[in-house]
Amino acid sequence: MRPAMLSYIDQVTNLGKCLSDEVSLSLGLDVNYMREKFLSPEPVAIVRCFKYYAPENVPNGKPVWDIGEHTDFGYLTILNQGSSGLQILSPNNEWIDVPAQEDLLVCNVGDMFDMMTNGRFKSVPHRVQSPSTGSYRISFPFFFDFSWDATMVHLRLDHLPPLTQKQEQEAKIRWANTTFTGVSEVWAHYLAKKVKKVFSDLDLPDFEHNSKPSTRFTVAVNT
Ligand SMILES: O=C(O)CCC(=O)C(=O)O
Ligand SMILES: [Fe+2]
Repeated sequence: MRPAMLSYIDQVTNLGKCLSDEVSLSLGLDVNYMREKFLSPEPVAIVRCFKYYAPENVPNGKPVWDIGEHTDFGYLTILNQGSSGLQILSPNNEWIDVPAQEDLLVCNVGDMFDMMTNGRFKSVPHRVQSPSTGSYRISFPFFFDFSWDATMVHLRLDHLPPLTQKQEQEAKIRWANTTFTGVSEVWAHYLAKKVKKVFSDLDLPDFEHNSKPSTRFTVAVNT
């Protein structure tokens, strides 16, 4: 399992870097902009491996949610899902199923990148429905995030047409509901805050800024 996961992490990390080149171009920036400014010396990658089981008691056949409505917090989430269950909130405020296909990865934008692009890239609410009786669901969200030491800033996008008033209002509502307020600190600061919030019972080491390449697998975390 470990070699397969390490290979998967390397490949999806490369994919995230290639997507970042497209993101840079789509914002009218140099192709290397995201890589150089936010992903160097290397992006932070957090992979979760989920196996969702069918709930034992389903109240009146109502849908049960394994993960309730939320937005992701960072830059890009690259999701590999073994079967359907994921839903996203469409621009018309309707929940729609995201199809699961073997050759399809889903990419979500996180809150921080939404704020950094002043709402050009949207962090979209999503949720996961529990599998039906007798089945299970496997999924691997890959949180492809900024490098530990990258300083979060609002991108200079004056060359792009301004958002409409409606888009601006919607963006402000999105940002009011995120974990982070402000875009100014290094990424490690936000990440530490988020991890401590989600895993409050973890005994975490002190997070320090580290401009050296990976310390992958060298930090022990007591659970
Ligand atoms: O399991 C999934 O399909 C999505 C998981 C998710 O949204 C998350 O971990 O943030
Ligand atoms: Fe998510």
